[in-house]
Amino acid sequence: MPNISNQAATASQESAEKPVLAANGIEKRYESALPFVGQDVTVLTGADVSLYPGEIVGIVGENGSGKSTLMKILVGALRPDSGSISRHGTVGWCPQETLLYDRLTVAETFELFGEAYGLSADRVRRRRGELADRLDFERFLEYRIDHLSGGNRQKVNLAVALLHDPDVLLLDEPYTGFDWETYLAFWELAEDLAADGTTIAIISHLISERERFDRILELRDGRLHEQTEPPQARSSAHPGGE
Ligand SMILES: Nc1ncnc2c1ncn2[C@@H]1O[C@H](COP(=O)(O)OP(=O)(O)OP(=O)(O)O)[C@@H](O)[C@H]1O
Repeated sequence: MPNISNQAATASQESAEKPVLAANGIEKRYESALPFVGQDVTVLTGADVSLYPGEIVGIVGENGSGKSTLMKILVGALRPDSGSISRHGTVGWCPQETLLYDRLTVAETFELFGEAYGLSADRVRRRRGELADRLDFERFLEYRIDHLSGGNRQKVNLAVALLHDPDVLLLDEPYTGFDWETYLAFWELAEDLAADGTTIAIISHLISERERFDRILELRDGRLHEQTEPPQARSSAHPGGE
């Protein structure tokens, strides 16, 4: 007779080890816009990445190494020249440049994205309230996007990526322009989400936040290399930053 509890344990172990997002052999080359002028740029030459439930992964690399390009490909906003991607669950993306509509208010922005995600008006209001509270933008809900400061616009850009409680969050330097309090609030939020099983990949340039990551992947020569020196455990991360 099969041991049902063992089977269940094995199944749950397997699902715990299954990546929520995996990409293999990603290649990308940008072609020069004009024939015979300018140069083609080869950016990705076979990048592999697997992201697992509940981990916070840092993606690092020199300027121009291809981090944003890779993230756009992972989320599906850009087509790779070759390679495969599998996603198991919903994805939230916070791009480096804010992708918001200038003439909408912050509240209207949430309505628009909520509708696009297929959320009820009630859920959008609730989630908007939670995010506005945690990232401190509730007093700007009736402001137009083009009347916000850069940092507040970035808060909305990030909050929109979190609105539908995605399984995987892909964040491209999500805290550009944040003040220190908001930067810390962002990390508290990210750690709470990861504790609930959300997978988070963050493009980062800050050496000071290395210890906040479970793993760090460096993009070099078009491929991702896992940094071998393990960051300190997240639980021991310095609560006030460095
Ligand atoms: N749409 C495009 N057309 C042509 N070349 C591009 C395009 N987007 C990016 N590139 C080039 O591809 C390379 C990688 O750019 P990408 O923005 O992905 O790098 P990055 O690692 O995110 O850089 P940074 O750290 O400066 O944000 C760069 O050489 C860039 O000039």
